Amino acid sequence: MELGMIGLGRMGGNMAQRLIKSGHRVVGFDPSTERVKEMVRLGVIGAASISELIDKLVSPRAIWCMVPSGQPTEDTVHELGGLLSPGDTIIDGGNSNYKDSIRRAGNLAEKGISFLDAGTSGGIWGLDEGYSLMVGGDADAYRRIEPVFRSLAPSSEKGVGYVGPSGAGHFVKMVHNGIEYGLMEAYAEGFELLRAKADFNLDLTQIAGIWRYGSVVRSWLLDLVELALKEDPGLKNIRAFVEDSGEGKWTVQESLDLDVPLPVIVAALQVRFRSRQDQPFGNKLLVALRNKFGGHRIKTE
Ligand SMILES: NC(=O)C1=CN([C@@H]2O[C@H](COP(=O)(O)OP(=O)(O)OC[C@H]3O[C@@H](n4cnc5c(N)ncnc54)[C@H](O)[C@@H]3O)[C@@H](O)[C@H]2O)C=CC1
Ligand SMILES: O=C(CO)[C@H](O)[C@H](O)COP(=O)(O)O
Repeated sequence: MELGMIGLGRMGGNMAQRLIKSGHRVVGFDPSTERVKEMVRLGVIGAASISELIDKLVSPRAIWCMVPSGQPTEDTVHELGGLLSPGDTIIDGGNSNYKDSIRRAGNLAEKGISFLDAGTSGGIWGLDEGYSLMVGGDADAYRRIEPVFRSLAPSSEKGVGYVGPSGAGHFVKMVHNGIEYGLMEAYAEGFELLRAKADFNLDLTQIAGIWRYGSVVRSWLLDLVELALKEDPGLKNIRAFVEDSGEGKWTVQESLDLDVPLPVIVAALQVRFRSRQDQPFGNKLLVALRNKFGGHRIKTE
């Protein structure tokens, strides 16, 4: 098949390469001309603009957006909507909010353009390992573009599927990321406790390596724990400031809307917020209150 790829960053660039390796023709655009040049060297047919990318594809076109969620995705889908023809399909593989995807699908359907929200997991390893793909939207468009999805997936049979109507793909990816927060936090807490038992002087890298095989808690995230600890056992070169790109917040918002308790995921999100604070005011207030009611000591340094 042939596919247009908009956004040739860590994800889009690798996805383009994986598709080319499987024999697909990929036309790519990125605002960074340097990035386009790099990808052309790897087999992508470069385009200097979105309209040039469209001109280089044959109808019915399929165009994958792999740009940051929010405004960049909004602008890209909007521009595509003004340039594409009925029968064409836009696939958003970024981490978009599912409510935006439902809205975008509705607006595009009025023009006869199909929209697929393709939740994508696999990170920078997807180039070699394949991407887990959870796709929502127009079922006929999914069937037309299935060869692309199957080439991106870990195998043509596994790790890919149509999950439901517009928004369902990004909803499933949002929950996937909420689970990711909880799993990561559990590993982080467990390894912190191991490290704190100073009299045992435990080798955390060794323990991660032991747990990776046969243990109940083995997982790909644990593989990555071992990798990170091997590179920097004390994580001395990392500042404990954990960012987020929104999906955890949306997961928690959904738990409020649907009255579904998510104590682990909520706590994991809150830990990230706390990590960004130096000397949090709330903690200072705890100290002040203990002092007021019990005369407990205030540490000033
Ligand atoms: N990095 C990851 O582990 C994963 C990322 N995602 C999602 O994939 C999308 C892309 O992420 P990454 O590749 O990691 O980001 P990135 O920052 O590496 O690449 C984004 C690319 O989009 C381009 N871009 C920015 N604004 C644009 C616009 N308005 N029009 C066209 N191109 C534009 C940038 O020049 C850049 O090359 C995001 O929505 C992200 O949330 C999804 C799964 C995993
Ligand atoms: O989708 C992903 C992994 O599955 C991305 O890596 C995402 O950025 C992770 O979420 P956050 O940035 O909020 O930690």
